Amino acid sequence: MQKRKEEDSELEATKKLKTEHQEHQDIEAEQPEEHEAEQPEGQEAEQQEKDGVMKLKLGGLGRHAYKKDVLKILETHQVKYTKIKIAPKWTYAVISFENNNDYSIAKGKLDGVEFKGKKLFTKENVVQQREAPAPKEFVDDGRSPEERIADQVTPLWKVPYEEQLQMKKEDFKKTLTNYAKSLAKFFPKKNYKAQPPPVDDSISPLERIKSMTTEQRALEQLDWLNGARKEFDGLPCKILDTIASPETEGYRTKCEFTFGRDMDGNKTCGFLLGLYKNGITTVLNPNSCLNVSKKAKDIANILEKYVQQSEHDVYDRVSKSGVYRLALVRTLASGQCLVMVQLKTNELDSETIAKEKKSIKDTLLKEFSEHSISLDSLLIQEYNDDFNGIKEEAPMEVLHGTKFVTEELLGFKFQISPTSFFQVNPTATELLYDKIRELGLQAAEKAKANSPNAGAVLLDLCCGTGTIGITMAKHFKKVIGVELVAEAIEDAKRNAAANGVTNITYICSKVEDAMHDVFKNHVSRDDVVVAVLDPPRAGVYYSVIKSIRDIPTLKHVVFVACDLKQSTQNLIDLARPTSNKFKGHPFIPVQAIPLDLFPHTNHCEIIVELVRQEPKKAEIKDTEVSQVDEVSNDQPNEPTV
Ligand SMILES: C[S@@+](CC[C@H](N)C(=O)[O-])C[C@H]1O[C@@H](n2cnc3c(N)ncnc32)[C@H](O)[C@@H]1O
Repeated sequence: MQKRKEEDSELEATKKLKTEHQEHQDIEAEQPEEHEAEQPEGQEAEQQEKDGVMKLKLGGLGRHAYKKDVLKILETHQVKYTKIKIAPKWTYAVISFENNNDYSIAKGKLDGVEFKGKKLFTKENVVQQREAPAPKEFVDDGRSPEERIADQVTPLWKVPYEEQLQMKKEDFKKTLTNYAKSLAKFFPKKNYKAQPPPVDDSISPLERIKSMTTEQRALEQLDWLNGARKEFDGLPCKILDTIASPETEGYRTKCEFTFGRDMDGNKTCGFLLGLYKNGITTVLNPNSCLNVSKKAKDIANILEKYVQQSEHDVYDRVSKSGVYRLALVRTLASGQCLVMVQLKTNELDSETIAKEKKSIKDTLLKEFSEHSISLDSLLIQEYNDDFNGIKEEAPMEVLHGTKFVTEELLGFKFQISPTSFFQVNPTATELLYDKIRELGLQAAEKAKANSPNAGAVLLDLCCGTGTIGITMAKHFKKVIGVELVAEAIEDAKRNAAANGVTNITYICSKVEDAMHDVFKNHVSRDDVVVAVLDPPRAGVYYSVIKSIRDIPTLKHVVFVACDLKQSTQNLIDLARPTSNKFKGHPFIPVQAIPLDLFPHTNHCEIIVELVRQEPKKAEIKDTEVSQVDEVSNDQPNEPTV
């Protein structure tokens, strides 16, 4: 009964929070992005089938399945397929097949397969023709094209930089205040009378928490919140001034340019003047965008000149015709430069394609040399589907140089592939990593005060290609990097080896699946562990946070958010009172440090430092450590708190 009541009230609180979180996401979705928006969830499934490609929807996966899970199912049932598509929050995957026969066999094999206690089902992937948005007419508001594109890409360009930093801090204050309000919703109603039971030394702190009602737990574990909100004017913790980017102009080392037509109908290469979903297809060159480097502007201009003289047209998103689509340009702090041009080639014969590639290569090599720009990697991606973006899975052909380029950060060298994630503002990223290291070491030193011989271990959760862990490894006894994407882990291993860093262990896994193994097999009992969690823009699944809370010996989390509004739910789940789902003691935010990685735009990075709440009875008993075994199995029927 007690458990049921608790679940109900937790569900209620979660519902309230979800709605708010959703609102944040909706508001965010309406804001203009720096560049074109990412492909929205569900869009892929709605794309027109091309060239008779057969697709099947595999449903019933639940909201927390990964591509890896689907791969495993297909492998187990020996299903022949060509492509799998799954996105965060999809409860289904879209599987493509080479022919009708493979499609029908797969359908027969997959219908009714058991996955996480549920039966999967298949459905024909009915694709709806998405209407092309109505082209938008631009109202003459007195702005020049240069001003328009600057307003779109760098909306704060007219605001003095000091003021931008202040604005960003104020914006974070609002988000953090909402976060504090969301947490406050866990408090019982005002007329709730029963206070938490007194500390009883004869039982462990966790037993004591288990014995409480949901309301008592909230009263005790969120007691800090009222004090913090009073002290910090509604905020859950102190917020420091925004740390400025050392470079405020031309700082971007990666730009995704679009080929298109400007307001006068001329072929150009630059940024879209708004979102395509809003009917905007006009492209303007980036010459007036403060965040784009001189080198990247030169490259956009070279590409513009090239397409203007080319017999082939730029791609038109509405009619889906034309050849020149996108250009990914990396102009790195190391001096190296990569250009990847995306072409639609299915209406060209192979001779014409070969001729066009040669022409691109010859022209760019000549132009780059005249502009004294080194061209270390020139790639072509032939991509004929409708998705308007760089398609990671589509092959890329090296026309000149190497597929990888090298970037430098804090004296370390990183080999990066065209599409791998790498922060785009190197000097500000160095400050960010310095700050993360400082917080990590401070936390470790504090924890070591009680056990001076303990070693400090850094957990680099969601480590990507390993930059955070590699740049910090020399300050820690050991670093453990956990990342889901196998290619990123391969890059991370190569990067660690190339930099002579030997005290890192990489685990290719979901964080939530790896935590138990990490603490059982890679960390000794005396180690002091600090976790850095650098999740994707929208944050991580709740199961990642659950797994972090499940480890009682993990006391410090440094959370790095590139979009705090979107990842607030993670902070809520870290700090909410103990429950059936979130078992360990909560993590309390102690400070928030904004760091401006994106001057002149509305975006800003923020670090939130969190510390595990000390239970009323401070001592940790052995029984608590052994809880790791009990709770880390992701069982559908969770044991009670
Ligand atoms: C913002 S990137 C962080 C990259 C890295 N920290 C860096 O600075 O280069 C987020 C990473 O989280 C990974 N990721 C997302 N969910 C994950 C999960 N549940 N377990 C492990 N990795 C995850 C993504 O694959 C992505 O590489």
